[in-house]
Amino acid sequence: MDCMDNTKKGVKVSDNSEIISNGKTETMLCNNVKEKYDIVGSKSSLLLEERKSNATFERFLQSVISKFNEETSDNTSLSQLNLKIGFIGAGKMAQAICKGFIISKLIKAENVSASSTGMNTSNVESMKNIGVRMANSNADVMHSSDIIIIAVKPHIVSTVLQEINCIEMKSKLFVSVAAGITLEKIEELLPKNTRAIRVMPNTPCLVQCGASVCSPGSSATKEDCDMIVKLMSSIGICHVAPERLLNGVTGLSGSGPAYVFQMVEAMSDGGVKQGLPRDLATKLAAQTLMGAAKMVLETGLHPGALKDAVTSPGGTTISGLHELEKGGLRAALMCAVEAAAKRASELSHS
Ligand SMILES: NC(=O)C1=CN([C@@H]2O[C@H](COP(=O)(O)OP(=O)(O)OC[C@H]3O[C@@H](n4cnc5c(N)ncnc54)[C@H](O)[C@@H]3O)[C@@H](O)[C@H]2O)C=CC1
Ligand SMILES: O=C(O)[C@@H]1CCC=N1
Repeated sequence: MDCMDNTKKGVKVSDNSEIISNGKTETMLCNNVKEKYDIVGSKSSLLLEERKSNATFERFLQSVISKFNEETSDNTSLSQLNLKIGFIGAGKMAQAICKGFIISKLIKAENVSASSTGMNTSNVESMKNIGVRMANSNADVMHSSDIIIIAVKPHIVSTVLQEINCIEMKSKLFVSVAAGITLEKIEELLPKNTRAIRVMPNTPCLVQCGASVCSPGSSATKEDCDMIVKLMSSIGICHVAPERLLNGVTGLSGSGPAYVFQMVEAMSDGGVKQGLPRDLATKLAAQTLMGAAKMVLETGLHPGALKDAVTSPGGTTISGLHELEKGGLRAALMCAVEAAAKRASELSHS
């Protein structure tokens, strides 16, 4: 399912500035993304409250899931294996991956369990809403899963691995998504020869547009790695790379969605300053980033060449680009990736 397949969408503004979209050719997922924006746009006064309660987000997820359940799936090969997946940690990243797997139909909700200390109620409710079993303990998740995804904050990983170390784990595959925590450290805390893989995903896994890179540990087999690539590829792209690159990946694609959300917000502000209604400005900003990203991915052209194709001599774009150069946008983005990668490296030593 290509969540960016909405190029034929038309957006027009009626006299009273309401947005009318005729996105009939969009994929189902994008319709739901659109629906979310519509909710946000038309009820902006509720936005802050709804952001807090996650109500809009949950509604969005539920509508995505129910529509996907009506579709046939080509992901039968892995789902027929009835793989049991367990998440230790049920927060933002666990939910993005877990919901992505279920939506992609690669994994059945009844085969997923998750644990979360403190039982943060909104995380628990959110997982339960999509049919995931909330386990009473991390040991429970371990016992009932073939693949265990460690999705707690980096500084909690050692505690969790020490806690579950006593459980038989020859048949289990461990996946850690924790930023900065090395395979060496993970393998040291688990029984000898435990199969482990590190993955650096990002939150767009939730909408099947994730970008993940994985690195296998010393005892992980080719089949283990293939399995994880297949799983993560069902919710975006997934590459295998040496572990020494993972901090850089963390700084780029792991943290990157946050940089892009800031860009969307800032471009939207620019539109509002020009008199556009907020919901239209945000929609145009997000669609522009998505369309430009899709052109990079689909044409294979250098981003600089694509930039040149927008930029007429003496035209509007070069004036805008000049301001971005003066503001140091490119240097700022490079520094952001570098600073986040450095922080990931620090996490591995803390
Ligand atoms: N949020 C993101 O965009 C990304 C996060 N990651 C990694 O994912 C991991 C999780 O991050 P988030 O989901 O953002 O954090 P989060 O704070 O949303 O979720 C952490 C979860 O761990 C649970 N938890 C805490 N202690 C526990 C314990 N002892 N046993 C079981 N569960 C426990 C919490 O209750 C919570 O459900 C981190 O290691 C982070 O580096 C990786 C890529 C992107
Ligand atoms: O901010 C963090 O530490 C996590 C890791 C990558 C994205 N979010």
